[in-house]
Formats: sequence, C-alpha cells, structure tokens
Amino acid sequence: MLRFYTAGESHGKGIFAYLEGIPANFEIDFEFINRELSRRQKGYGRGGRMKIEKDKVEFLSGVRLGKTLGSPILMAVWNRDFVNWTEIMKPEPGELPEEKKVTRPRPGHADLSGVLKYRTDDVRSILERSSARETAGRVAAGALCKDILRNLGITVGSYVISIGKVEVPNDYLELSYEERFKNAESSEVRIPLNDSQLEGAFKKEIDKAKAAGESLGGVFEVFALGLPPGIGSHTQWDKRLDGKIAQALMSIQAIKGVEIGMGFEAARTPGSKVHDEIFYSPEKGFFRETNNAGGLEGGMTNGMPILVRAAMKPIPTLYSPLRSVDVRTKEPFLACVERSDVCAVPAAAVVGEAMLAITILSAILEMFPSDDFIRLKRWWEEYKKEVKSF
Ligand SMILES: Cc1cc2nc3c(=O)[nH]c(=O)nc-3n(C[C@H](O)[C@H](O)[C@H](O)COP(=O)(O)O)c2cc1C
Ligand SMILES: C=C(O[C@@H]1CC(C(=O)O)=C[C@@H](OP(=O)(O)O)[C@H]1O)C(=O)O
Repeated sequence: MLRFYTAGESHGKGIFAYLEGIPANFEIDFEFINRELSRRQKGYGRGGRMKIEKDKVEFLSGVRLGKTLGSPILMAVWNRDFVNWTEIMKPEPGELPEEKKVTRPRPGHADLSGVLKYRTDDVRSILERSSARETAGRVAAGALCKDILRNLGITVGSYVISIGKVEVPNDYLELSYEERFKNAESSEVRIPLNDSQLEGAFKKEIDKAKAAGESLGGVFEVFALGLPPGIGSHTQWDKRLDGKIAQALMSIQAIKGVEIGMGFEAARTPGSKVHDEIFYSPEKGFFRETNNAGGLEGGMTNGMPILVRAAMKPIPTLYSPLRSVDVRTKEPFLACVERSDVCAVPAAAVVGEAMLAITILSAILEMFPSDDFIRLKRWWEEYKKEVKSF
C-alpha cells in the first residue's frame, strides 16, 4: 500500500509530495519526472504564473545514488514566485497591514467556505492551499509512480476531448490509445487527433473566452494499458478500484464529474449493448472485443484498458466580474482579477494521469506488498503468467 500526501502553499517556498511504501532499489528516471512536471505547466490558455515557474523535482529524502531506499520519499518543487511574496508568505511572526489582506471571496473557489470554517479575515490563508499549484506535487509523485508502472509494462496517458462547446469528433475512437496519446503530445490543447484545423478551433474557443473575460472547462480522458485482470477487489467497498479511481480523479481541483468506460451513457443503453462479451482463445486466454466497462468490472481490472473521463468546470477566477460580498465590510462588490488561467483542461489531464498512476500502483502494492522492486517485478510477472494460462 502507498501513502501519498502533499504540502505547500501556492506562493510559499514550494510544493512538497510525500510518498511512503515505494519499494527499494527502483532506479529513478529524474528526466522523466521533470518532463512530466513540464507537461503539466503547458497547454493553451494558461496564465502569467506559468511564465514564472519552471518546475523541477528535488528529492529531499528516500533516495540515494539514484535509487529508492524503501524509506519515505519527500519531493520538493520550489516556487520561483516565492521571492515576490516573502513579506506576505513568511512563516515568521508578523502583522499584515489591512490593505494587504484579501477580503473578497471569489465565487467558485474555496475562499468563502474556507474563511468561515477556518475563522480568518484574510482569504489568502485559504486560497494559498486551495490553489491548483498543489497539483505540481501530485504530478511529481505521480511521475515516480508512472515510472515504476512503465517498468511493470503499464502505460498511463491522457488526452482532451472537449473545451467549452468545442468537441473532438468521434473519429479518435478509431485510433489506438498510443496514437491518441502521441497526437495529444504534439498538440497545444492535447487533442487526440492530428488535425490542425480542429486544434485551431479549440484555440479560437479559448481566445474568444479570454477576450470576453470568460473562462472555460472541458473534458479529458485518462487511460492505463497493460494491466492484467484482478487488480482491486469486489470484497469490500473501499477495496474497489473503480471507487478509488473516481475519488482520485474527483479530488483534482475543479473536477466535477468522473465516468468510467461508457459512464452515464450506459444508463441510457440496453444491457445487450453495454456488457462486454467474453471470448477465449488458447493464444490470448480470455478476452473481450469491446471495452464499455472501461477495464473495470466488480471493482477489479478485467484485462482491458482502464478508461476514465473527467469533467472540469470553468476556472473560477474571471476577468469579467461576478457578484460577491466583501467578508470585512459585508458590502457587495464585483470580483475580478489581474492574473489567472483562462483554461487549464490540458494541464488537468496531466494531473489526471498522475492520480491514476498513484491509485493503480497503490492497488498493485496492496496485492503484492514488496519492500524491493526486483521482487515486486518477479511477483508481478508470475501473476500475469498465471492469469493468462488459467
Ligand atoms: C491545473 C489547474 C489550474 C487551475 N488554474 C486556476 C486559476 O488560474 N485560477 C483559478 O481561479 N482556478 C484555477 N483552477 C481551479 C481551482 O483551483 C478550483 O476551481 C478551486 O480549487 C475550487 O475547487 P473546486 O472547483 O474543486 O470546488 C485550476 C485548476 C487546475 C486543475
Ligand atoms: C500556479 C499554478 O496554478 C495556479 C492555480 C490557481 C488556482 O487558483 O487554482 C491560480 C493561479 O495562480 P496565481 O494566482 O499565482 O496566478 C494558477 O497559476 C500551477 O498550476 O502551477
């Protein structure tokens, strides 16, 4: 089992990820982790902050001479913006002048509920942690998990299927997951089709929103390939892998819907068109020709790719004003900002990959508790052989 937490404020010293339960003797690909961090920073529609940050990982514990030790791992992603916020964010005692406090909660963010719950007169004490800057920590930890999964033959990837009202046509379903992912990687909006006109339409939608002072959400898909049947369990609610995946994806800032496989569409479709029929051949073992279940039945993997879709609401910080109330004066005001993302769906998709990777590795380690990576790999290969030859 894995334990995973993050710490850190958006304009504080840095974002930190804590991982406990990673087996020893795994050779870390530092470049791979930094590449994942940089993927999260990209995507058309991001705001000024991404020009300041150049996220890189620094291991503070749990790693020696390039290999994991089996001890708790602490990863840091330092905030370059911190130097501009030292007076406001310093941990040492001090009083902020009233005009430096944030007293205007933004609709759609954690601001108002946070101020009431944590009894503070400065919204900054809430927004610093509710900010999605925290996802840099998720991606650092997720990249290490993804790296381990790669070495077990599992690939995790994602692509965007809609932003605002612009959608990718269903043509992408004809492509393999690898092709969809490859196309997404060369697209600024991370769409799964190599189609410059379509990419242009997505960008135009974002430009239009930006010009109107608006923000946009969208939908992305995350997948995992190479998993044998049987990861997760039907025996208890909190062992079900579908439930864990839904929680992991839903926990990402601004994600408001999660579907597995056919998802909500299954509720509108008769059973004979939903359930993936079972076949057998001596070469393949048991297999399916369809994947409406998104690779999960009864809370366990079924050997098909895991496919999850997540819906992101529009960014709450808008250039065009929304009505709100000042928490100090109780006077109404119009909420608007100087700096914000207009659309972060391509970035959220990369965070989705990280969350899926952490969840899958955690389920694998629950099934094969291992202190040593080589042993984990041996058990893993044995299990795959066993289910294939059943
Ligand atoms: C990658 C990413 C970037 C985001 N950028 C911003 C942003 O620039 N401004 C903003 O107000 N919200 C941004 N958000 C969304 C807020 O963090 C989110 O709406 C807020 O934490 C409230 O959480 P909830 O929407 O889950 O209720 C971003 C989210 C993600 C995943
Ligand atoms: C810093 C990141 O995202 C931030 C998420 C975010 C929010 O409110 O969630 C607000 C913005 O930060 P700032 O207020 O500093 O401009 C985004 O840039 C990041 O993704 O690394």
